[in-house]
Amino acid sequence: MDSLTLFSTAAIVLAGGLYWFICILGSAEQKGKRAVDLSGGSISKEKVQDNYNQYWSFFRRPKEIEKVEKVPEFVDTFYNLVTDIYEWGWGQSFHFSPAIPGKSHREATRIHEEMAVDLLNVGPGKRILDAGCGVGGPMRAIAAHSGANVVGITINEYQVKRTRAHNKKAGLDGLCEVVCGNFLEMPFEDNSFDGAYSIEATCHAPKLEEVYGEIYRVLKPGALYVSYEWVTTELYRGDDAEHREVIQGIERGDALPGLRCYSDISAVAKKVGFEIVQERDLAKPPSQPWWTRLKMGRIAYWRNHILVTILAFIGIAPKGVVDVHEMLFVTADYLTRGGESGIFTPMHMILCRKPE
Ligand SMILES: C=C(CC[C@@H](C)[C@H]1CC[C@H]2C3=CC[C@H]4[C@H](C)[C@@H](O)CC[C@]4(C)[C@H]3CC[C@]12C)C(C)C
Ligand SMILES: C[S@@+](CC[C@H](N)C(=O)[O-])C[C@H]1O[C@@H](n2cnc3c(N)ncnc32)[C@H](O)[C@@H]1O
Repeated sequence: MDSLTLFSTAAIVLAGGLYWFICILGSAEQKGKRAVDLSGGSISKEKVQDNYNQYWSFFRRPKEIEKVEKVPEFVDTFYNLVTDIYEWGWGQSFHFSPAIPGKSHREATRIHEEMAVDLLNVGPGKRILDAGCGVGGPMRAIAAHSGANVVGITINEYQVKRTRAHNKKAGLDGLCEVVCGNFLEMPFEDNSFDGAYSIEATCHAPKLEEVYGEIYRVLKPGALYVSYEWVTTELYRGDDAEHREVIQGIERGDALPGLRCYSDISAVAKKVGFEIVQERDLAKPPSQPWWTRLKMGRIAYWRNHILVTILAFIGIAPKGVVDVHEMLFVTADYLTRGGESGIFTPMHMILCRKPE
């Protein structure tokens, strides 16, 4: 083989390998986000690093986070920074679910979502609310499963754009609608929904009674609301330094103004007027661990880290994406420790009814 042939063969193999590494590897869902599409959401490319620094500085000034009115803005910045990475590395549903032997992550996710709407007992022709809808993974599964009309609300404009595109692509834009807004003051009429759900979203509310109060207001009398809440469990001890470190790690990496204790949830639901129908931690046995999906992907995380670093270095991805990815990597470890030790659950389920 002459040197020219050798050189061109090597170049083709290298280009093919690069294309495979950058464009194909790591795409979590079929036809999902590709690494080359990673962005800072609605933030311009040059401002991603600044916004990440700003996000992080909130935790150096915890008093700021306690200021209720600052939280939605802080959460919005967070979702500009993480939405593409979540979609690329996890899929269109931004939540956990118990592992199910013999089923893929995708199937287990769908089952967890369908359970929520089955509890609401609604069908075609009914209108239900998704409070904190992400890019609409649950919304589409729930609309397809129940035939109900789903209206989602998210604080993040970029997620609204993604949700609309996904709804259309899935042929579900007739059943699914999305609104950009704050679930602490929702732009919906009183008594206008036949049901409501929130999946791992209300943990972002600085005061749970504000979001539960709003959901109560927009529900019709007799309608049901189900929520999967992020909480500390009965095993959490505030005087244990390791417990505190894990919970603070989860709060910092997930834009949480402060994790609640499991017993606060029903107290708040009752306070705003709900009757409690059911309440249980869906992570408890016989459920299989929800955190294994996070743990099993260590090699994938390293691959992703290298990929993100290369893309940022050559200017395809915004510079700050490397820091955001690193933050998520660290957060995954705290979440895993929270799950393994049993001090934290992301699926404390509460089903409530607005009295007739
Ligand atoms: C409900 C919330 C989000 C829950 C999860 C969807 C996300 C929590 C941590 C995220 C991730 C951690 C590690 C990332 C990894 C380093 C990267 O290579 C690929 C994406 C991750 C797996 C990412 C995916 C989403 C999470 C699991 C909160 C915010 C209330
Ligand atoms: C972890 S994601 C979960 C998304 C979705 N439930 C899912 O499971 O895919 C949390 C969602 O809550 C939304 N959210 C947080 N605070 C909000 C607020 N004040 N008003 C509206 N949406 C909010 C975020 O924008 C995000 O879409």
